[in-house]
Amino acid sequence: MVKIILASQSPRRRDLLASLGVDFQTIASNTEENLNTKDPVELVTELSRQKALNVAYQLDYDSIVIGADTIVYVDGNILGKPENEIDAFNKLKLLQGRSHQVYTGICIVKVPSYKIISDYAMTQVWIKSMKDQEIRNYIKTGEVMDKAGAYAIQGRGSLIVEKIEGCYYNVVGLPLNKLNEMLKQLDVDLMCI
Ligand SMILES: Cc1cn([C@H]2C[C@H](O)[C@@H](COP(=O)(O)OP(=O)(O)OP(=O)(O)O)O2)c(=O)[nH]c1=O
Repeated sequence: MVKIILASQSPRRRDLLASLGVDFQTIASNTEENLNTKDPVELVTELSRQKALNVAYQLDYDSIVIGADTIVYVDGNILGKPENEIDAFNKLKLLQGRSHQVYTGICIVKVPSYKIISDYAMTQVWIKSMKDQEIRNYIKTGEVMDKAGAYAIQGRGSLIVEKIEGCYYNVVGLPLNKLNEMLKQLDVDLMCI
């Protein structure tokens, strides 16, 4: 049986894949997350590819490596994880009272053939209008710092999200339906293993 490897240090991605009850191993990739592009699809596609390949090159047994990258996109601005609380405030200020897009790129690399499958998912998210004090209260919860766009829909961020259109799991970092459609191209179906 081919091994499934999640090339990620994100506890959210690990929990989402684990929620399916499938066997897999996690290996964190060792890549710099900076790339000079303003195109969200190009960015998440390339970063997820770098993460998956970085781990794939370390392996010498039959495996399928999954890399992913999530960003928030609003008005031509790409928002990654906040650098500090002021940055988190500025990011949330940009997002409040309107909709934005969350993009996750997924890259799957088969070892040892190095066949690559890349795709992405996009979800539209509406965040409610917030007073500055409400934004500060949210930042004080401590959950925003390691999340793209400085919010966590799966945490108390649920209290500021009005609605979404698209895959919820994509916002948390791993669009499971999209992932399975990609894996099926390599004859792996997470429904059956
Ligand atoms: C918008 C949003 C993002 N996020 C998270 C998902 C990702 O873990 C993170 C974006 O950072 P990423 O750089 O995509 O991932 P990561 O650094 O956490 O993990 P790795 O690169 O090792 O795979 O933001 C949430 O958990 N909830 C949300 O609502």
